[in-house]
Amino acid sequence: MAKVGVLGAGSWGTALALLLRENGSEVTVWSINEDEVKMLSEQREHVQKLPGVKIPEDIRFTSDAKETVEDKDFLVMAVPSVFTRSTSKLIAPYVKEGQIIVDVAKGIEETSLKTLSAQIEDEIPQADVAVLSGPSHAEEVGRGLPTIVVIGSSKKETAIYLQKEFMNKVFRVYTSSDVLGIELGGALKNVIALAAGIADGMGYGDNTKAALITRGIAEISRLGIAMGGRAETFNGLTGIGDLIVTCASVHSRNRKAGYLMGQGKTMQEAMDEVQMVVEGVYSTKAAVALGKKYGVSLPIIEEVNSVLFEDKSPKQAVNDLMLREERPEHIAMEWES
Ligand SMILES: NC(=O)C1=CN([C@@H]2O[C@H](COP(=O)(O)OP(=O)(O)OC[C@H]3O[C@@H](n4cnc5c(N)ncnc54)[C@H](OP(=O)(O)O)[C@@H]3O)[C@@H](O)[C@H]2O)C=CC1
Ligand SMILES: O=C(CO)COP(=O)(O)O
Repeated sequence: MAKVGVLGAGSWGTALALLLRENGSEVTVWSINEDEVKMLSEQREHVQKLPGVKIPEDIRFTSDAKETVEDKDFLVMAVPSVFTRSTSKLIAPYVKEGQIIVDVAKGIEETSLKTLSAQIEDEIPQADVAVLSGPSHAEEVGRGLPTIVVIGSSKKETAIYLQKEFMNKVFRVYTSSDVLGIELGGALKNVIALAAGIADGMGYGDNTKAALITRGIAEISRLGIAMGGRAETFNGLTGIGDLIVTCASVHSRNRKAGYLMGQGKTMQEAMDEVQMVVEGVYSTKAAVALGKKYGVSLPIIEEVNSVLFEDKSPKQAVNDLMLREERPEHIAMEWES
């Protein structure tokens, strides 16, 4: 039986704690919020974030980081991306040489433009850092609905070990060595999902959504490949797969925040209403900066940035996207003469 520490008791940390416990692990879950620890310990349900999903008595909740980390076979880092570095700093003294940490959050640090695994490695150099990503809303994983994800690690044995620990008959896990591609796909799809939500909120239809998804994955792939990710990854579960679910799902926090903005709410009003982390908001500026750094054109992501941070109206952003300079769909397939 593996001993697992989960850092973060939001919807994703809680759903993965349930999954790992179902698979036979002994699970301890940490939250920085003592009220959340009390509520989860006593009510055995995350009333706001996973209502109706019962949590067995043998999952332990605590606000003690040391207890969550020490003597665990592996750790799951499930805090929102803006807290990845601070949480890594907090647990670093208790992490043993070679202890596995699986990051399951999705984001890019705005100041350093680093992925989440790179931030964990900065703060906990002794850790063996892996990632888990793919189309996987906590609300569905918590209910045991069939879901397929990918574990990424630079070490084959770590990926295979984690694959066995997470996998069961409703949660299939593939492995991959492309950690960077997985993380970029997960972070950037949230920005495109904000655009898809905005389009829904403005009353646009399925044609618009399909176009955003298709041109969105083109942007994600262009940037991701320029940064060193693999094309296959962006065509897979953690790329197009996660982009589709986030742009389309009623559970998506990013799509919902975008929807509210498309209906006229400000970014802050939308985030307050969603009441869970809207990661795309934190990744947008980083994505624009990465586009500039790598000389990659990101028209949808840049328009999302203008709507979020430069007071541009969604209507104007759509007009500007529609009337961009005419061009072929694929430059490489242009006629020779
Ligand atoms: N939800 C999902 O379906 C999925 C989410 N993810 C990713 O997982 C990550 C976590 O998302 P999710 O669980 O939905 O987030 P939630 O908004 O549900 O929960 C966030 C958690 O972080 C806690 N928190 C607040 N402040 C801090 C802090 N300073 N340090 C550490 N933790 C803090 C919150 O506590 P408090 O209650 O006090 O705010 C809460 O427990 C995100 O990156 C998300 O993109 C990935 C796949 C699926
Ligand atoms: O990453 C997710 C599903 O795979 C969750 O997306 P949201 O944060 O938009 O809900």
